[in-house]
Amino acid sequence: MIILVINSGSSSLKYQVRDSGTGERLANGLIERIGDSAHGGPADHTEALDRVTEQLEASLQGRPIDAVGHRVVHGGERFSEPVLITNEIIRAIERLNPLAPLHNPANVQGIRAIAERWPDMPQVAVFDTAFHRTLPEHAWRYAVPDELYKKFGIRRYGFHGTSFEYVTRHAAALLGMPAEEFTGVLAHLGNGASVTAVQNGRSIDTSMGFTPLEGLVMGTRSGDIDPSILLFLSREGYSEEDLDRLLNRESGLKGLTGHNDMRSIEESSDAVGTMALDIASYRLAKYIGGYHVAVGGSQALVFTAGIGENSWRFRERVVNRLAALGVYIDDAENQKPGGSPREISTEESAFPVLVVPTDEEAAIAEATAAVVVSA
Ligand SMILES: Nc1ncnc2c1ncn2[C@@H]1O[C@H](COP(=O)(O)OP(=O)(O)O)[C@@H](O)[C@H]1O
Ligand SMILES: CC(=O)OP(=O)(O)O
Ligand SMILES: [Mg+2]
Repeated sequence: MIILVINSGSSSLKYQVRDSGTGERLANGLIERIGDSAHGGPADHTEALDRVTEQLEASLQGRPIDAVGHRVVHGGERFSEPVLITNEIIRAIERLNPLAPLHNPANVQGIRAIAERWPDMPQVAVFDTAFHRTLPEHAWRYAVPDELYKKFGIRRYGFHGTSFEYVTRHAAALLGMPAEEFTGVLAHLGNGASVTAVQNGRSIDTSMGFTPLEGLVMGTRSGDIDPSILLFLSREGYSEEDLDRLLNRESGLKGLTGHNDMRSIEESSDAVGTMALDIASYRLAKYIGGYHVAVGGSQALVFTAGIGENSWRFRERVVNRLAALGVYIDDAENQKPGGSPREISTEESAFPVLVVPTDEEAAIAEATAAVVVSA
């Protein structure tokens, strides 16, 4: 079965055409720096989709597609498995738009664009939240009155699940064990970033929450802040839209340095950039320490996604803060570029530090084929 996969991240749109039978990748493309026209990026996700359509025509050369799989970031409590998309499903995803404002609207745009172009094409939604449905209540429940959960579904959902599930499998394979036996801490560091505690192959805690805003310092998102800051700013006259824009689009690395792209920050290497990287790596190291406790002692620390796979400097900054866990990085191994799963820690390290490239598209293609075959 030939599957087109569309993965709209907050700053990038990735697509692939894959043969689910052989696992072969027939075409792929990446449109980056969405919203950053100064560096050649498209203005928004609509413009990014137009670029995909042009590139696809060229790479498909008339070859038909059997199904399209979409990454959908927020699946709420309803979706714990990939589903075949219907109009009702599109509306259900749209209702979750406010809970993932940088993602779900773009995901829906992608689904509608395909439906318009190929009205009979089977489409499947694969949810970022699904892998975290195993979170125990003490991890997913916020310490607020139950009414907020019952009435609004306010709880921790967690994101990047398709990536964490894939990386868990591949990290386990690298360590020579089945995924069900893997226990460790996984850091998915892209423009959006989150950490997950995995125990025996299942997610038991994760740093993103009700929306993809909680947790780590990200490209444009603040991550954890004292919620009173919102109340304070609201009394100072900030509107709801002001606060949304401030925390989702103008904070994080961008708020601290003016750039949300790690490459731009590493190139400039000034005092402001250095402080931003100190803040981001410190926050991540604290989460890793916490999740080491949550899983009852990790067997591995795993880095993945754009920054996790490519920035040896950022990995070094983080692991240098983990001496209390007895974890040490091997400089030569860490600085080697490489596209396959590998170990970057020293022999003395209490547990291995791994770099495992994620492949959300491969996971989505597999899930899409499975849903279409069983439909
Ligand atoms: N070679 C590199 N060195 C440092 N950072 C990199 C490199 N390549 C990509 N990145 C960073 O990875 C991030 C994007 O990660 P990605 O997983 O593609 O994001 P998303 O899917 O959230 O849009 C950006 O901050 C980018 O600067
Ligand atoms: C959920 C999320 O933040 O996704 P991304 O990292 O692709 O923006
Ligand atoms: Mg991503």
